[in-house]
Amino acid sequence: MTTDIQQQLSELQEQLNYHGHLYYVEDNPELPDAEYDRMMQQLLALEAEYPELISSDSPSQRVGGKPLSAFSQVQHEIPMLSLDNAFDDEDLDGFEKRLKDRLTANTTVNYSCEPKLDGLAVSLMYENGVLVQAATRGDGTTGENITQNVRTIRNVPLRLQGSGWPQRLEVRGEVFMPKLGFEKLNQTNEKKGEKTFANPRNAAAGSLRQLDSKITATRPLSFYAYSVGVMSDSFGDSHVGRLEQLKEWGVPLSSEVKRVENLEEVKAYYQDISNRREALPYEIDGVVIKVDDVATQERLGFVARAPRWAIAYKFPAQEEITLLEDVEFQ
Ligand SMILES: NC(=O)c1cnc(OC2CCCC2)nc1N
Repeated sequence: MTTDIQQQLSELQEQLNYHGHLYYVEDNPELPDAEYDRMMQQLLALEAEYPELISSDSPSQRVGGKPLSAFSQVQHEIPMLSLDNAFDDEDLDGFEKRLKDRLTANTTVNYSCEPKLDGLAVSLMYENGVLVQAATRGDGTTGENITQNVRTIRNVPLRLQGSGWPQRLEVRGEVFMPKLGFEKLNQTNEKKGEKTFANPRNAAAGSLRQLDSKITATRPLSFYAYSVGVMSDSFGDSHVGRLEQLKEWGVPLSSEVKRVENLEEVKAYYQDISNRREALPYEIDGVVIKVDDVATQERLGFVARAPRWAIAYKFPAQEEITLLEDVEFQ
């Protein structure tokens, strides 16, 4: 009896994960929303009848349990470092000179280029393909356990797709609030006489710091991966290749990630993203340039607080009044 129910449950979960991925990650749904909702209702009803069969990675388990009294701490096995900044082409030339001085002469260096998402850095730990923990960057060594809140972010996979992922895999990336979702949230809060947020980054921070994940679940948050932390088995020899592998496993990436072959192309990428910045659906404050080859990254290592092999190439600060809005801990 239960095996038949279990069969029904896992089929529903598989369907909902597949269609959820198309809708939230690929932004290319195959099913009408009503059809998806009907399937979800079916799953919820079955799980209500057989609660012992509910698994933590079931699509029904996105909205967490009761509110926390506080966030517990998480020690990052590999520090989450910040980035050095470049503000003009000369700074960028200096970045390349410093790294080439440390490599054997005329090593060709390919770079990965990514938009510098203006949200919050988070770490997602997957064990056997299942999301088991999510944490803020914190001070780089110690962060807050925000697993319940991150599980409510619809494009964060609760379970990796495909196969071949390492038994332990840490995905690092940025949680952000897309511009449209931010505008809508502020309009709604305005109408309800509730506080509005100064910018999408503050809104994302405020939403992630909710002790009640049912509130987080109502906020339009999104996640894009930008690096890998812990991995019980290493994979990929290029940064962009690793990100593409994460995408295969169902992890969302910015569509603007690109590999280029030299610094001239990096500068062209920077100019192109700068020209299109206002039209992007999310806020950015520059681009992030990384040495693409993993072995070369490892040879270059890190200086005190940031890697020698990566730099944030920032846009000039925009003239705007930055309200010193403090993000309240709810
Ligand atoms: N805000 C971003 O979009 C972003 C931040 N950090 C990184 O890389 C980390 C990992 C290796 C050096 C720093 N990449 C990014 N795209």
